[in-house]
Amino acid sequence: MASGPDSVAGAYPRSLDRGADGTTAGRLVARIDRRIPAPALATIGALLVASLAAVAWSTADGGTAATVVLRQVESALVVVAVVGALRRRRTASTAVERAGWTSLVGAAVAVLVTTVAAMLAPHLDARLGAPTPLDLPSLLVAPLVLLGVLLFARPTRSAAHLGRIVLDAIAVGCAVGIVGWYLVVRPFVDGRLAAQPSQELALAYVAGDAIALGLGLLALLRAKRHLRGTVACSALGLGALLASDLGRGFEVLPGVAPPASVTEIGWALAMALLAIGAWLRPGPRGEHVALSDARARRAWLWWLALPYLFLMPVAGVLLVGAVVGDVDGPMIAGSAIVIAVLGFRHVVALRENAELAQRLAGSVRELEHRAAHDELTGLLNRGGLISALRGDRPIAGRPAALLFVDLDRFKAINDTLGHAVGDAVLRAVGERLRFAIRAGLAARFAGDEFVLVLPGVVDEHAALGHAQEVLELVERPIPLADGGEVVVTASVGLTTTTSLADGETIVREADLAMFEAKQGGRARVQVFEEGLRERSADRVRLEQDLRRALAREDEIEVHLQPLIALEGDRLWGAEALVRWRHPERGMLAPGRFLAIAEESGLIVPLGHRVLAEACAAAAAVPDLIVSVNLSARQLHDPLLLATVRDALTAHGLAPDRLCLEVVEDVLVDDRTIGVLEALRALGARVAIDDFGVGASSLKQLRRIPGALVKIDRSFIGSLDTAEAGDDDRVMVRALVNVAEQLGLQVVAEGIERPDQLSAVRDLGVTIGQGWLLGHPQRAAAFVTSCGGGPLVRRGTRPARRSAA
Ligand SMILES: Nc1nc2c(ncn2[C@@H]2O[C@H](COP(=O)(O)OP(=O)(O)OP(=O)(O)O)[C@@H](O)[C@H]2O)c(=O)[nH]1
Repeated sequence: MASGPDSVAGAYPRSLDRGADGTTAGRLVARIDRRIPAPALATIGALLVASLAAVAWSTADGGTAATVVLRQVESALVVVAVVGALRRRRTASTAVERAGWTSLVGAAVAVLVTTVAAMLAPHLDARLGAPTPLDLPSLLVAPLVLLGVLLFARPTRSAAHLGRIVLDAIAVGCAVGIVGWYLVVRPFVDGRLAAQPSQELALAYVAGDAIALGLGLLALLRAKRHLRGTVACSALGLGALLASDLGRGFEVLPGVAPPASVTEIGWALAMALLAIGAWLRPGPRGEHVALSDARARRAWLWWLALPYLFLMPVAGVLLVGAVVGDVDGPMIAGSAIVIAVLGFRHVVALRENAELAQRLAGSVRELEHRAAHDELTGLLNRGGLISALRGDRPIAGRPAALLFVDLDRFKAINDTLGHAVGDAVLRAVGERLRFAIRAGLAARFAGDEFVLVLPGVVDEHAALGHAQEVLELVERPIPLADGGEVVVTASVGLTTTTSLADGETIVREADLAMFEAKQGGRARVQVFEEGLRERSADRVRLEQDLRRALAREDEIEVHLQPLIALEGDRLWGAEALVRWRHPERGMLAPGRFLAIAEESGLIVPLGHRVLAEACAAAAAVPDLIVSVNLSARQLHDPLLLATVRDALTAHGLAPDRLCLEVVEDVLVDDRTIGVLEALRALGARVAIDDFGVGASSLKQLRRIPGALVKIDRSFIGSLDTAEAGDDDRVMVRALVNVAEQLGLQVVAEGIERPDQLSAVRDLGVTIGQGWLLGHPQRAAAFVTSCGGGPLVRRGTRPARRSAA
C-alpha cells in the first residue's frame, strides 16, 4: 500500500521513535521528525531566522535593499508553505479536506502575490498606509485560512447541532467584538480627527483577523483528529496575523507608535506557522469522542465551556468601563446580544438534555427488554421468566399450569440440515407456542427448551388438554425457505400449582416430568409426580457411582454371548455385553445405567473398557470375532477411530475380527455414516442392530457394504406362533432377500426356542444369537469354555488427541 503523507501508515512512523544514535538530542530530533519532516522544519526555521534578521536590518537601515531581502525571504517561506499544502492536498482522503487544503494554498498564494508585488512595485505596498489594489489579496488571507480550518472540522451531527455552533460563534464573536471595540476600534474612531486616511482599512484588517481568529479557535475544538496539528498552527498563524495588523493599525494612531518591526515579525511568524501546519504529518485518525478517554472528555468540556469563558474578558471590559465611566452604546448592545444568545443557547441545551434523558430512558427500557427476552424467538428468556415468576408481574402468586417443552432429537436437525434451519425451526416453534398460551407466559428457556405458564389453569385434566394441543401444534410440518418441510416432535413435562410464588421449583418439577417423557419414548406428555424427584436423585446417585466404578477394576464386567453360524452350527463370534456389579444394588443390566452413561458422557470411557476387554477375548480365542456396541455419543467422539485402531494394535488383532454394532436410527445422519465408512475402511466389520424397527432407509445401507444386519428380536419372538408368525415370516424373508441383494449378512437375535431356530434357518438367516444358542458369560469364563488362552487386557485408556 502506498503511504502518502495523509495515509494512516504515514502518520507518526513508529520506526522513528528512537534516535538512531540513542542520545537525548537524537531522541529529540526523532520525536520532532515524527511530527514534521526534519528537512522541512530546518528550511522553515532557517527562513524564519533569515526573515527576523532581515526585519532587524530593514528596521535599522530602512533602505530599499533591506526591504527587498526581507520580501524575498518571506516569499521563500510562503513557497515552502504552498508546496507543503499542495502535497497534503494531493493525498487528502475526502473532497472536503481537499477543498480545505485548496483554501490554505489560496491563502498562501494571496500572501505571495502581495509580497512579490510589494517587492516589484514598492509604491503599491499596502503597509505604507493608503489603500492600494494590493490590499485585495492581502485582505483575503485571513478569510481563506479560516475557510480552510473550517473545512477541516468534524461535520455536525444534525441541524440542531449546527445551530448550537452558530449560536456559540455569535456569542464568541460578540464577546471578541466588545473587547476589540473597547481596546482597539474605539481608539481608532476617536482618533479619526487627527488620523490618516488608512484607518478604515487598518480597522478592516484587524476586524477580519479577530473574527477569523475567534472562529479559528472554535474550529480547533472541532478539528478532525488527524488535522488537529495543522488547524492549531493555522489558528496561531491567525493570531500572529492579528498581532501584525494591530501593530500596523497602531502605527497610524497619533501618539501610539509601536516599532514597525512588530508588524513585520508578526507577518513572518504567521507565514512560518502556516508553513509548519502544511508540513505537519497527519496524526492518527479517529473522530469519536470516547468519554471514557480523559483527554477527549476534557476537550468536550472545553468545547461546552468556551462561549462562557469568553464572557470573562467582556465582564472585565465592562467593569473597567464602568469605573472609568466610558461604557458606550455599542458595548451595552453587544453585551445584551451575548446575554440573549447565551440564554437562548442555555434553553436549547436544556431542551436537548430533556430529549437526551428521554432517549436514555428509552434505551434503558430497550436494554431491559433485551435482557429479559430471547433474540431468536422474541419470547422471554430464562432470566425474564424467572423474574416474571418471582413477582415482577401480576402473574406471580397465581395458580397455574406450567409446561416444559423440549424438542426431540433437535441436534439431528442441526447436524443434518444446518444451524440456519435449526434456528428457523426454533423460531417457528416459538411462534406457535406464543399462539398456544394466549394470555400466559412463553419463554425459550435454553437451546431447544421452552417453558409455558398458563395462569388460572389448575385442573390437571384441562392442563393435559393444553399440553396435548401444544404437542400437536409443534408436530405440524414447518415450511422451510427452500420449499421443503420439516417435522419435529416435543416431549412435554406438565405440573400444576396453586401459587407461582416459587417459580424455580415449579420449573424444576416440569423439567423432571419432561425428562421422564423423554425416557418414556419422547413425543408425549408426562405429568409431574413426587416420585420423579426421588427418581431424579437416584439417577444423580447412580451417575456418581458409575463415575467411581469406572475408576475401579472390579465393578464393570464384560460378558460375551455367542454368535453361531447356522450353517454347520459353529461358533462364529460373540457379542460383548456390559454388566455392572454394583456394591449395594447388585448386578445391574445395561438398561439400568446405559442411558445415564450416555447423557453424562460416561459412555465414552465405558465404551473403551468394553472394547479393550472384547479385543482381549478375541485375541485369546483363535478366529473369534467380537462384536461391540457403539452409542450415538461414541460415534460423535472425534477420537473413536484412533481408539479402535489402538485397541486392535494393542491386542495384535486383525481389524476384521472386530465388529462394531450401531442401532439403525443413527443411519439418518450423514456424519455418522461417514464414521461407519471410515471404520469399514479401517477393516473393521459393522453391524446394524435391532434392524427393522428404527428409521433407517435401505438406501443408506448400501453405503456400508459388507455390513451385518441384526434383525430385531421382535420379528423373531413370534416366528413359532401360528397367529403372528406369518406376518413376521414375510418380513424376515423380505429383509433376508434385500440383505442378500445388497451383499449383507443377516443375524437373527433373541432365538430362545427350537422352532424359532428352525424358522430362521428356513428363512435363510446365516447367523443366530439367543439363549437357545448360548447365554452371556463373563469374558474370562467364555474364553475358557472356548479353550482359549489367557485373557490379557491392554490399553483401556482412551486414545490421546494427538493419536487422532
Ligand atoms: N440452531 C440452533 N441450535 C441450538 C441453539 N441453541 C442450542 N442449540 C442446539 O440444540 C441442541 C439441543 O440438543 P439436546 O436437547 O441436548 O438434544 P436433542 O438432540 O434435542 O435430543 P433430546 O432432547 O434428547 O431429544 C444442541 O445440539 C445445541 O447445540 C440455537 O440457538 N440454534
